Amino acid sequence: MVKKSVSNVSIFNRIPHFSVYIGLSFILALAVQLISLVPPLIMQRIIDQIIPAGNLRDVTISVLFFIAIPILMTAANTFYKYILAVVVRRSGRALTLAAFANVLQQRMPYFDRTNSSELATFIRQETMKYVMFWLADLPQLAANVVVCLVIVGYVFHIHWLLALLLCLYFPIAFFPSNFFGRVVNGLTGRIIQANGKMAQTITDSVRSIRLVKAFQLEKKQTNTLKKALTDAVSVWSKVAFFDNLTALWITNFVNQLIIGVIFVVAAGLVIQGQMTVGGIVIVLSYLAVFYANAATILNTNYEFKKQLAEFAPLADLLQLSDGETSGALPLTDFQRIAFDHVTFHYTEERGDILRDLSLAIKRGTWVGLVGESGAGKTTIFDLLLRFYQPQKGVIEIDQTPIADYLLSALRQQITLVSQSVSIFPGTIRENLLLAKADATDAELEEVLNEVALTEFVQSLPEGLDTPVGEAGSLLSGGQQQRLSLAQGLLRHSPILLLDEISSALDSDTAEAIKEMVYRLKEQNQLTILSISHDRQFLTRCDAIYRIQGGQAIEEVS
Ligand SMILES: Nc1ncnc2c1ncn2[C@@H]1O[C@H](COP(=O)(O)OP(=O)(O)OP(=O)(O)O)[C@@H](O)[C@H]1O
Repeated sequence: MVKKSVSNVSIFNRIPHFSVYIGLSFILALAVQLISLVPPLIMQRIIDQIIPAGNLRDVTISVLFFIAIPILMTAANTFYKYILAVVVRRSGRALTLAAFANVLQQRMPYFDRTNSSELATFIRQETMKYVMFWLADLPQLAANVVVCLVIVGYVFHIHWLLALLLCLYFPIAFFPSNFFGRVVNGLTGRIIQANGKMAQTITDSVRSIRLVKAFQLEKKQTNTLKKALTDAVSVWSKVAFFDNLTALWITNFVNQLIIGVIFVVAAGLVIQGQMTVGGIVIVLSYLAVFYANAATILNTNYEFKKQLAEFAPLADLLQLSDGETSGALPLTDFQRIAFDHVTFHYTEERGDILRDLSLAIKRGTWVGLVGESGAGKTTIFDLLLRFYQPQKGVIEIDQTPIADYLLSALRQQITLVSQSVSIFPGTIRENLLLAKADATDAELEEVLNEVALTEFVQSLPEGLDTPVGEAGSLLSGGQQQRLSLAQGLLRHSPILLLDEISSALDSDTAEAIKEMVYRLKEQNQLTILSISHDRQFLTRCDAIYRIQGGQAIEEVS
């Protein structure tokens, strides 16, 4: 319980003026409801006073009230709904952005263990629901409670016995619906899991459609989706049963029962002269309002339980605290990068990937990394970019640990060129602009020329505005790598990390790109670390290290 309130405080803080909006929503909801209580009062007065007095003039004046009140109510309600819609969207936007920004700030291990489709669902849908709940449902609930209290007070003023009967509604309706709410609460988490699994299966299948077809995985993927759907349907049917039962219990059974009893008792009180006929009219009118409000109160209580279960992951998401940390030192130039006795594992269970690894790279040199698949070459790049932190040892630039530099400055110095990480869905132009948002067409053409893509781009009907497909799937492997390299060139960073950029290129293109990289290195004093299984690509290297047993062993040529 304490954890939930802490979560809510943390979410509240992300939305500007949220408490003020909630208060405003309550006041407007209450105003609309209180206006609706006035007509029965006028009716009571007409029946008990104006009709017996035969006062036709007062009847005519009452008509004006009956016309004015619906106009006033419609105006107030329209204003309330409009304000609510605007504020809900604004607040939803703020919360979605806060959640998304917080997720992007997390360290890489968070992404290694997170289901991306589930995350997308929370960020897009749950934030909106959360905002609606606090801005619309809860203030409405509070206004309903106040109106119910006003009605009970007024009915008590007419006769205490009627007020007592009215109040019986709550225990009879509340306890069963509260119980149903708890049952549904337990089921909601399972629905969320099943939804995430469904989204993931669909996304993965489409993204890896080539693999699915080549390995004939269609049936397997369909079965995975079928299982997730079956799970969701079975849980949903239980939820639907309890949802309906709760609604019918409150609206049909309890309402009918208590209205009947109150009417009969009120009739008896009129016969005994303890209340007027106008009193019966007002009690019956208020009963309708009372039950509508009371049903909302109980439903909200029930929904509250269901929604809290849904919001828990959202609150967790906003409270993720394993964000990336940044040092404060600027970094504009450097002379030497050094890995000093670095030991690193992704997870303890899988053991050390790098063990006491030392490696020094001087500015303006090209260092090649070779080694068996899985030896830890890409991991070296991940550590230099501070995607992960070593458990032992330190990585330094000019004798200062990289953790002490501003993270943004560090990453600005480095360009990672790798087929697997660089291509976003979008057009060729959009992908290039990711590297340099304000690059001119002339600059784009220049880098495309450098990586020998000009002819290809010119042959496309849409040229630079041709979509590359999800993860670059509409381009060949070699074209993707050349596009990645073009992105790298656009950034003009002094450190270039090349991860297997020649693997999908024919030997002539690989040779041409190697010579181009070399020329750029010489021209701009670039420092290059390149991973390659292709020895031919490494002939321009100043040094080659073999990554083996978690260590870097220099190869002597
Ligand atoms: N995010 C991760 N979480 C857990 N283990 C990982 C992660 N990334 C890589 N690994 C594991 O770490 C080891 C080293 O991976 P790395 O990608 O550095 O190897 P590599 O030498 O670059 O291999 P390749 O030449 O095949 O690309 C591998 O066993 C890999 O399975």
